[in-house]
Amino acid sequence: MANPSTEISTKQRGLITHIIFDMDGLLLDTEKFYTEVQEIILADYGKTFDWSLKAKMMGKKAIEAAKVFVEETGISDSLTAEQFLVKREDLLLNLFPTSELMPGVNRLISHFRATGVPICVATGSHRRHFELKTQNHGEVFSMMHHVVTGDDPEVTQGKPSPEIFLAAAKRFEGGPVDPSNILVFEDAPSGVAAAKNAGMSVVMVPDPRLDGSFHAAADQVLHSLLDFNPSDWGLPPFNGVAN
Ligand SMILES: O=P(O)(O)OC[C@H](O)CO
Ligand SMILES: [Mg+2]
Repeated sequence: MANPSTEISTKQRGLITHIIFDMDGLLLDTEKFYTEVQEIILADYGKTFDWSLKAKMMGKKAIEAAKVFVEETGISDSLTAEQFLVKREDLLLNLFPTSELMPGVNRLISHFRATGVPICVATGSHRRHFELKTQNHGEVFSMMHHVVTGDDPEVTQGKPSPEIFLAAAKRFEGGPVDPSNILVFEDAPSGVAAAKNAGMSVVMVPDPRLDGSFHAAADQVLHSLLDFNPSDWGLPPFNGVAN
């Protein structure tokens, strides 16, 4: 991937004052659970799950991702989107409580908290699933000013619609915060598109298996949250010094 600082300097951005985090695949290593379960379900139909399909599903609300799954794989005559969700639910519910933080999350969240940068979460995940995934990570998630989930009444359409990020912008103290002052962290193509559709800046931290063509829409692309340099965005540096 290109030098992050070089990438940003070629794009327009406002003064960043607020942060919105995606959750699955960005803060939590949970995308692997969806992949695992979807591989199992598709195997029943003699088909294999691949990353081009994964790229179209990830980040979306459950029912929207489910429709993509049954239609793109050509199994919609045998399995409806609703039946697919029922089928994967039990498998996922067993996996979600084992969710682990992605590398660099603790350091970054603690840094924003310590330096007074307001942070929140906007996830396509259902609130019920959010609770299971975060049950062992109360310390990190308690630092979020608020959390908007995919089943929120204000979120009628999932990512790439900007709705979830605009709802998150409204709920900050003194909100709505102007989108040009918000930096979003995302792992999914649909999430990057949603942030840009909302008029926000976006750092993408993609899975290395995701096709590189999806990187172009982001303002900055990093291998890991550990590589994030707050100074690139005019945010307070780690330990008071730029890294
Ligand atoms: O990536 P998130 O946090 O918006 O979650 C989306 C789905 O739950 C999983 O792709
Ligand atoms: Mg995600």
